[in-house]
Amino acid sequence: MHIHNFSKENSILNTFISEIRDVNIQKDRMRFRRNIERIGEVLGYEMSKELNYKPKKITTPLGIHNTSVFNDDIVLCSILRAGVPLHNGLLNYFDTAENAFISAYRHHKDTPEIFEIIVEYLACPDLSNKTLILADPMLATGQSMLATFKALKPFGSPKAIHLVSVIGAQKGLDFVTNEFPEDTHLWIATVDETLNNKGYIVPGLGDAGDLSFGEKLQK
Ligand SMILES: O=P(O)(O)OC[C@H]1O[C@H](OP(=O)(O)OP(=O)(O)O)[C@H](O)[C@@H]1O
Ligand SMILES: O=c1cc[nH]c(=O)[nH]1
Ligand SMILES: [Mg+2]
Repeated sequence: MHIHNFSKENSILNTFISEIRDVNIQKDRMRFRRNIERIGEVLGYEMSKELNYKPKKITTPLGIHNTSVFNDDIVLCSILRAGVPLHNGLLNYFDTAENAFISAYRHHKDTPEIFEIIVEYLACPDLSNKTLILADPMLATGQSMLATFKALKPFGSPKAIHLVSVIGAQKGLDFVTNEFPEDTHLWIATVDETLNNKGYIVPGLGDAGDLSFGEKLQK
């Protein structure tokens, strides 16, 4: 796993992360979603440096300019619900990408500590030889990322895999490092030390799905 963790660098990214963590600022749902989207834009820009490029001639009104543009067929796959604002941010930059959506949520059994990942909805194009971006803002245990990756297997073998996340726990990073192919890239804004006994990242930010879209009833 090639891990690109941007928390050590000073940049505007840290301001966006501070705001989604802040217990008061995060109550503004529109700002919360927009900050996740902005983080998606920044991570997408950083990720674009790892893509493959081909030369292109651009005709301007006054002449020809030689440049290079990326040459990868991108499929952007996000995990519902919390992945939606991150998806939008990435799609703002990779605007010609194909898209996939999957629902992977934690189903708590008898106690809050014990949960399984339920995959129900999946819409995905052919992944053969494509560049697959898997986006989910929270990389806690890493189980949702893995469940998604497994569910995508019947859709073909991508030529490259990029995981994009906002906040990770070290345990989740170790888990995806073991479970994903070695040449996978992880683009992550920041990494926290611990998970609590409910599998939440500490200090983290709380529940990214609820903060984006409101609390859901647990059934
Ligand atoms: O790394 P993991 O331990 O798998 O946890 C991370 C998952 O938890 C959150 O989803 P959640 O189940 O809260 O669903 P939601 O987006 O509908 O709120 C988050 O968006 C990830 O998908
Ligand atoms: O800290 C966490 C862990 C999983 N999902 C969240 O939304 N937050
Ligand atoms: Mg949630």
